[in-house]
Amino acid sequence: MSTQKSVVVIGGGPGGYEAALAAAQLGAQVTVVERESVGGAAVLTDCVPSKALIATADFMDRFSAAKRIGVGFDGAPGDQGVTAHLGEINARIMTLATAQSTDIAERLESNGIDIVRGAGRLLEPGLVEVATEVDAVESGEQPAPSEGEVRAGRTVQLPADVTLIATGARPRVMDTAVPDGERILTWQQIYELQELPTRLIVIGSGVTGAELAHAYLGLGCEVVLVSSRDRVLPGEDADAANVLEDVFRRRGMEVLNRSRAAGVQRAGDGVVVELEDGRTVEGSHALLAVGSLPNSTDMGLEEAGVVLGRAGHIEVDRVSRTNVNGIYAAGDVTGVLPLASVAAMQGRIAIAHALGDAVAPLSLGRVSSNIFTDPEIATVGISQADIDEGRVEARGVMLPLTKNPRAKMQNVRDGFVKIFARKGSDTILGGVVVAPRASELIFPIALAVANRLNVDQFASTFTVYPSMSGSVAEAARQLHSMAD
Ligand SMILES: Cc1cc2nc3c(=O)[nH]c(=O)nc-3n(C[C@H](O)[C@H](O)[C@H](O)COP(=O)(O)OP(=O)(O)OC[C@H]3O[C@@H](n4cnc5c(N)ncnc54)[C@H](O)[C@@H]3O)c2cc1C
Ligand SMILES: NC(=O)c1ccc[n+]([C@@H]2O[C@H](COP(=O)([O-])OP(=O)(O)OC[C@H]3O[C@@H](n4cnc5c(N)ncnc54)[C@H](O)[C@@H]3O)[C@@H](O)[C@H]2O)c1
Repeated sequence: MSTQKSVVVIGGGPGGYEAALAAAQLGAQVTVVERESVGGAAVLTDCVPSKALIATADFMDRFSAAKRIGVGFDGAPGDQGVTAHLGEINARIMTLATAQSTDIAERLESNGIDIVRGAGRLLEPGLVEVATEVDAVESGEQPAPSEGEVRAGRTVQLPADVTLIATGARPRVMDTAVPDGERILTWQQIYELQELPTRLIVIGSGVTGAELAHAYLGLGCEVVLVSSRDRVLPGEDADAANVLEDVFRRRGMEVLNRSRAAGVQRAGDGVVVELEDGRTVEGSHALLAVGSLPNSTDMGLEEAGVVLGRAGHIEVDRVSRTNVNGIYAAGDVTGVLPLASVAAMQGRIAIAHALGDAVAPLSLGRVSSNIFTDPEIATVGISQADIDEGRVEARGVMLPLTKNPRAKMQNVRDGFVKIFARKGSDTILGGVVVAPRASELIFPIALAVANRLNVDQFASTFTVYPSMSGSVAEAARQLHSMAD
């Protein structure tokens, strides 16, 4: 009798495909069930296309910035004949996303992993049923049934020693703002647009709303950002959010704080957003960025006894176990921290635990993340709020980038570096960088956090002159010279 374990992964996003690769490397027989394309929402509609759109917008931005450093452009990009051809931009973005999905599929297949296209659900613990597309089965796109596998009509049944649910999340929509894919859009529908909206109303100023508002402003659109809270990015470092909000306003974005949208209506060639206080905002298009819902319904989870939280997320522990033996979950469906990097880590941890490999439980204290605006906002470890609200005994320093020589040369006017260290030991516990390419500058702080470096070690490390990273080391030097 074979001792090879069977692993069935439902969902082919970063949570699912990274787990599948780890399981194959540990010698398991692995099947990934995916109802659309591997790579998941991360690759096809969320993370990858939005970053590609932002990279395009950043090209446009450079035309406006050029005149501030003496390069001969006058006025806005549009005045120079610099315009965004959204149809072409979106076609390129979708080509990139599809190519990345194909690369991932090839990587899975070359590791001996079966990909079954269809919607998966638990029939019972240890048995996954997939509603496949019949054509795919008949055309031979689906793999031949393996031992113990039963195929009936349009469904395939896959026995599994280990099941990993990594089905992700989907955009939350409001009953009073039903997306039509033309004028009222979710972030997953924007890549169908052929023409740049003339006046885009972005509803929701979390990370998704802020990034996409930034992207369309850069592409030359009029943008209104409807924020239900006191400021944009309510969940992020307040100093960083304030910098970004100032930049948004300075570049001409209309930011409406304390403005909750009650609904969106189509009106002729445009839309009208009604706010809860009775005001209305008119635009050509509305983009809903009001959060996500986990893909955990109609999957046989409750019937199998899997405990879901109030918002429908699958409850997991730090090694990605659900309460049912042999059933694990990873990624956005767990609601732990909705980042591609965290999803992938949860998936790998699940497999290591399930297949008896060495495993370190998930530690969110070392996660670094980035908001891809201009400036970017990157964070790692503890937050200012953790210190201010007494959850961690630490102190911090904040150093504006305005004095940094490289920043001056590059005409960088907004940004700062913050570093947090534990009181007494001076161990570095976290930081925030607000700067162009903050996503790269956060790495030394992340390295210090992961390796428990102290302020002194950090401060005495050489940096290149002139460089932005000089300010990261300088922040540590200032923290070193401050009394506890
Ligand atoms: C606009 C936007 C931008 C983002 N940018 C970033 C970023 O820059 N960096 C970052 O780290 N994170 C980013 N994120 C978050 C990141 O996209 C998610 O954390 C990540 O996609 C989670 O991966 P996942 O594997 O859990 O789910 P997903 O990527 O959503 O994949 C889940 C897969 O499961 C499939 N599926 C669902 N139900 C079933 C079923 N019943 N049967 C079979 N298949 C099923 C889906 O089709 C999907 O392919 C962004 C999110 C958004 C919304
Ligand atoms: N660069 C990245 O890594 C990246 C990018 C996008 C998303 N993400 C991940 O996804 C997570 C979720 O971000 P998100 O922005 O999609 O969702 P979110 O839930 O963080 O933000 C949604 C915002 O919409 C607001 N809102 C809700 N209803 C509203 C209404 N009727 N009118 C006006 N505002 C309303 C909420 O108050 C909230 O601030 C992030 O925390 C992050 O982990 C990461």
